[in-house]
Amino acid sequence: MTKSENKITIISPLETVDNNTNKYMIGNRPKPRRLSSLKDFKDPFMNPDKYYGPKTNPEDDDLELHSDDELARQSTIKSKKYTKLDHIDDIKKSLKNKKTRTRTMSAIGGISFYKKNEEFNQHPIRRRGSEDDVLLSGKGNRRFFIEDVNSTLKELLLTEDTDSNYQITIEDKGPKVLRIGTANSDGYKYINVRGTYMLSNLLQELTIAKSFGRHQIFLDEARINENPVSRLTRLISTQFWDSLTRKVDLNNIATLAKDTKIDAPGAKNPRIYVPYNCPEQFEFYVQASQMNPSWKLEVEYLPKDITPEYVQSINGTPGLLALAMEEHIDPSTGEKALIGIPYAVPGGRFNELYGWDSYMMTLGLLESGKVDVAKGMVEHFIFEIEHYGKILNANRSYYLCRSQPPFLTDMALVVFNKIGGDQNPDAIDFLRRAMKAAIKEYKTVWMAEPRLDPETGLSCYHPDGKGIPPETESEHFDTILAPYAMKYKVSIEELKTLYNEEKVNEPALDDFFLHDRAVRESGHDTTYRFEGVCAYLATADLNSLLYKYENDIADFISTYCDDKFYDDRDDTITDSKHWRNLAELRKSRITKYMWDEEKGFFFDYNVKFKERTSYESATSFWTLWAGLATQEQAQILVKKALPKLEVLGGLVACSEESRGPISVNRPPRQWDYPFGWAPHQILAWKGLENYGFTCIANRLVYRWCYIMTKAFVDFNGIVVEKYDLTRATDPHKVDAEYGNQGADVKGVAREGFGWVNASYILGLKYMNNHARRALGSCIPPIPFLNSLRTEEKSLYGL
Ligand SMILES: OC[C@H]1O[C@H](O[C@H]2O[C@H](CO)[C@@H](O)[C@H](O)[C@H]2O)[C@H](O)[C@@H](O)[C@@H]1O
Ligand SMILES: [Ca+2]
Repeated sequence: MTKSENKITIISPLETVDNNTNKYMIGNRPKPRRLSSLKDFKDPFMNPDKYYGPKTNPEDDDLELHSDDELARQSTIKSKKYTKLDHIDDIKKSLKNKKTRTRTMSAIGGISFYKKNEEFNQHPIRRRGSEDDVLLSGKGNRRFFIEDVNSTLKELLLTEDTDSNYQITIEDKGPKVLRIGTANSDGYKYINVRGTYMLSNLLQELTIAKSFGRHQIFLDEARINENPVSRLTRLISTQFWDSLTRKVDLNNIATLAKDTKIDAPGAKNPRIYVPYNCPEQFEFYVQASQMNPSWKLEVEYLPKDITPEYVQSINGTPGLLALAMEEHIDPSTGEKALIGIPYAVPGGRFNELYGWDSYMMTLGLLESGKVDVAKGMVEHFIFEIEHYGKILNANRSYYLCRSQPPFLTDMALVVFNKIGGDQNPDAIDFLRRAMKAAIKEYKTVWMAEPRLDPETGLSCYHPDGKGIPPETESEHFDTILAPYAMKYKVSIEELKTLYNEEKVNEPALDDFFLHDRAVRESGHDTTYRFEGVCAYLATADLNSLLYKYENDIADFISTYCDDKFYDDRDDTITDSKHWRNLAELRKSRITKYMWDEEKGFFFDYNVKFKERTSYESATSFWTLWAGLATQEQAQILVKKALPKLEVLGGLVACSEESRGPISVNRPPRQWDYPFGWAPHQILAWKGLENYGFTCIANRLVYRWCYIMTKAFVDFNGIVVEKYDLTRATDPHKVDAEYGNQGADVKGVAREGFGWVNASYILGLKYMNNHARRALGSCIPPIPFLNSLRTEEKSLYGL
């Protein structure tokens, strides 16, 4: 009941209107105002910064209250019998006229007073009437009014997050229903939000709104019951890529440089290493350090010759390695300034640029229109080759000796085509610089010892390096080191120091770590395929990639260099024929040493023991991606290799048979069966397509995207580094090696995982509407494929 008394209109025990000021009050404080109205309705799928309004911090609330005072003074409220709804309408109207105010879909305002108010805590607002079934009044676009974001969040977690992991998943045992007030009744009537997917989306939206400083919001129902395929695609394209993007500047360098992987006294302070011949970059970082002394950012030059001994000597004082920067002239001062070039990192826990992840992400970034980030990564690779001699595993000091699977030529080409190709002189210049760098990389990294095996002419992952890789989890090598610790009667930690300082001589350990470094260079860390042998293996994957380099370089020379490329680094001139011959030679060697027609696989070749191995790996399909297999070999691969690798969720990393039995003493490895990785899927899809097996690619795509969608829907919107492709219910649960795979999000997943994001965007391109609809309903692959009409089956190779 509303009652006028002492110039105060009482609306509820807590809410009043001051009739002098026309202000809506809570206790003796003005009630914060909202910024939007229902009429402002636009797109329910806008990015959070538009949908919820720009980020504010708690202090800004006071500013908002002052503005409300002003607004309330200006508003003309005629009726004395003033209701809460009238008041809200008036605020909305006056806000509409205030042109300078930021328009948002949501309400801003501090009801923090509620939280402080004991009376409120004793009588939480429970004023919802009946269920709001006025779907029509919302024209199918029902909206919620969430009066108190924080308390709704708490209620949601309290009732629905029964395992207390800040996620709402199918593993929670809550009632799976929450009443939320509707916007058209101003929160009076309610809608039941039901089921894991909607409730978890509600949790995600509330978490985001809260992080934007919102206390009250309008929320479109469409935003929480969005088709999962659309939602995941939208999040990847509009939010995940942005969250994964980094760009060095004077203010963020300390955060980027800080190393969370290394727990050594020398890693306490952030550190940046700069190439010896980049004095301007050195100055830039010194300036950053001086501007913010509390960061304790250390800036150091690298020596001209970066030897394995030097790299090992700085393992205790790790640092980020400088990347490419752009020079800008400030038009007002005429002064030169350096600015960072964007790049994407593999996952939220990373701040450094990775090697092959960057290629996979490039393919996805380009599809999402993030061309500057994709191009930026090529620029960084050119810089890395020039200054560090190779594309690095990642730009941290302990990766200086190590590369990763090479994709630069294709990466440059896809960016080149996107930025205008032949029609754009800048694009041609970009391609020239990238190809020149790739040629240097090809000659000095992959076709030079120790990576090149002179006898076969094939290449191996075989980096330089000394000591124990410092970036792995601290207990990662315990099983290997324990017998040596016993032998020397020291702890494992002490043994590590003795070994790194070369105070014990253990050739078997040297051999183990040689191969371990090679495994990491292969990107497949770790797999039983490579354990104790990797540096001696000429792999089908690496040599396929080099075959692609050779052909890409040949095309480049014939098209853009008048078929004559002068290399000023070694003073040679080559033509396209030269590079095609190299490619043909490699193809014949791969066939000779690796192709097993009977088994239908390209196997790795051990150059030391001069024998072909038999480990059945998904990387056999890279021969199709690179275009080196014959049509007949491709057919055999499809017939014989595919059935050994195709499982519920797509292509597993290797066959179960090759991996062998798993036990306490032989734990699972993350790059083995039953795990599946995005880069394997992406390259296999393209490879199959290259050889006319698009129908099989379609089938593998459905499987993989199903697994991703299933985890996304049932597990609070997560997208993880890799999946267990045999787990129908919880494929994201991978208990192998490195603990953190991105599944432990709190409230909302903000970045997904780089190459997995890319795989979804690329995968959807293979899908027709029918498949997308089935995917949106999470129909598992088998029922989906079984229910196809006869004429549709051929689309999936059935
Ligand atoms: O720190 C452990 C290892 O982490 C990296 O390997 C894994 O993550 C990379 C980034 O997504 C990915 O490129 C690699 O394939 C993964 O196995 C790093 O590359 C390793 O060198 C490092 O030891
Ligand atoms: Ca939970």
